[in-house]
Amino acid sequence: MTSSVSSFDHRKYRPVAPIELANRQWPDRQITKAPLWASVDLRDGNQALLEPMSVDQKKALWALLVKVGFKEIEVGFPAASQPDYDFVRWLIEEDQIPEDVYIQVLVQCREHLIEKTYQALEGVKRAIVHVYNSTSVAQRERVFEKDQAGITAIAVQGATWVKQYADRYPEVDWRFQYSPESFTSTEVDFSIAICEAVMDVWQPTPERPCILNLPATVEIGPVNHFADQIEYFIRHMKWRDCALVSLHTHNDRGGAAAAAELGLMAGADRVEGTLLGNGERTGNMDIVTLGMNLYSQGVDPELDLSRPDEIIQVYTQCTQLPVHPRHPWVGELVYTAFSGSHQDAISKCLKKQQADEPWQVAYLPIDPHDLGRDYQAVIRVNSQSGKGGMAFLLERDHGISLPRWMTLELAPAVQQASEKVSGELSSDSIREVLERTFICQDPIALTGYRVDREDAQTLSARLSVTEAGEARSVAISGDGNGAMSAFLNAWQQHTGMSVNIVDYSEHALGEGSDAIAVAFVQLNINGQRVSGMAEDGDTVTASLKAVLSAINRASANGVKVRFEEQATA
Ligand SMILES: CC(=O)SCCNC(=O)CCNC(=O)[C@H](O)C(C)(C)COP(=O)(O)OP(=O)(O)OC[C@H]1O[C@@H](n2cnc3c(N)ncnc32)[C@H](O)[C@@H]1OP(=O)(O)O
Ligand SMILES: CC(C)C(=O)C(=O)O
Repeated sequence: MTSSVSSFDHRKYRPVAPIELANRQWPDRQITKAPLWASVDLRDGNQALLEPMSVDQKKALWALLVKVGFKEIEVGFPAASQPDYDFVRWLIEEDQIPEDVYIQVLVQCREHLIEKTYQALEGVKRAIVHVYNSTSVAQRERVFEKDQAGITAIAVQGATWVKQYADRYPEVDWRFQYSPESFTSTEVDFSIAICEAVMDVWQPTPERPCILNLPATVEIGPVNHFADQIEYFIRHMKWRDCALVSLHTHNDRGGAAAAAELGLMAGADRVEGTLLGNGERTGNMDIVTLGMNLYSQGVDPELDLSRPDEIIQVYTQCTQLPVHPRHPWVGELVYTAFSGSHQDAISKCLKKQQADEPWQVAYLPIDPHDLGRDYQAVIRVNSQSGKGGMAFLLERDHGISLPRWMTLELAPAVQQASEKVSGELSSDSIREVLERTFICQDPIALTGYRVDREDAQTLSARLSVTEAGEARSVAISGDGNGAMSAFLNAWQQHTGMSVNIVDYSEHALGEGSDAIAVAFVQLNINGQRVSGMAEDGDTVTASLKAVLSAINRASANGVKVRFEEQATA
């Protein structure tokens, strides 16, 4: 027998080289404030779409980004495409840019593209011009075929053009940004050197810092490695106070948000990303995720993320991409528990959670209300669910408060019902299962009763008993210290059956004159435990009917009920 040759060969890949960083500080730091945020939805997000956004779609997304509270928004690569150019013109000519918002535009280190970029920006009041070139070993050797000095010359030339063209518009509040593209695959000392060469051209000051944007253009290593790169960069760079260090992570390994968090702990000031993480390949860093990560740690994200459904609606309309139902923080299913023990814990914690204390609910890292989600969706019932979930839904949606023993008995019936439909059961369906299972007025039904109160109570009841399709009326009477015990006494006398109450519970459903009573009873009938329930406008009637429900259920299970002759009315 020969084994097949696999193409899956890990020896093809190399691990990232560790960063020599003595006494690294980032692991001991905590994020205590929001970073400066920059949205790149309209540029990096857009360039990753099968169908790039139309100008109208860009307008809709722009409006959302402004509403969410971004103060820096990369609006496109205007020298590269007409829709991007037109969109920038629309923003400027239609005066769409709020006073506190900087638009940002991307361009390569090529003069004709830089010239066109400034043409697109004609009339702008403030803007960030973002220039980049690739610095990684692979790009240097295989794409540009240049050494470090050659790559540095491209950056310096680009920075020079950016400054020269800006100088033609002294009335504009310009800010400059440089990205050593593919930073994570570049030797970190070279990244520092090339950024310093660009700063030499721009001469930033602490009052007018430039932005050095360090991209994980491709996420090639573990997130701690990225944090080491950032801390190393910040510790070794010159003129730290003249630059804002910005992060731009991608999600190739699924770590974009974590890498950005660790990068902030390593000292970065600013983060670029997109709403819901659209972007090249596996996407850009998702700002909703990072913002909510901060929020859930008690840090104000300084973005309004409280209406995720609006964000999702605009996002899907503009990108034509779906949002996974389990997307961090905002997916449709992320505050829903199907499994029994989770439901049980959630409903117990929600009952105990006070409005003025820190959030402490098992399985819910934040209060879904904060995102405009309600508890309707928190607990849903399917075949994986337990008693806690269905009891929660019955109480929340129908006001039915099941006693624990009843909950235990109902659970298998609900599970069976959900297996039958192979899916979720609504709370209406759960109520139907409850009533179908425990309300049983056949073959014996209560047609009337009278209670005479003296020292004890005497109860006389009329029952309708159906046998072989024929209904006959039966009268019974008995004494007790309450209506229920008198009824059971009557029952024993007229049938000879030993029936005892093991548990009983009853409460009102609804309020005022419309209220009805719901009664649950567990009986011991000839040594066997059986439960029943009933609903009625009158409390005593509900409890007597609940007893009959239990008896009828027992008779369906083979317990014989025989009335003595004289009992027939
Ligand atoms: C990681 C990122 O997301 S970076 C942003 C990437 N986004 C985009 O590229 C989207 C928009 N880009 C485009 O539409 C096009 O690239 C354009 C219109 C800007 C330019 O198109 P073209 O002139 O046809 O050139 P193309 O993009 O193929 O670039 C190749 C040339 O530019 C050079 N180049 C690429 N990037 C840069 C840069 N940042 N700075 C200077 N030169 C660069 C390449 O070395 C190559 O040079 P060569 O022709 O001498 O070999
Ligand atoms: C232009 C740069 C910042 C970029 O988009 C990337 O490296 O991913």
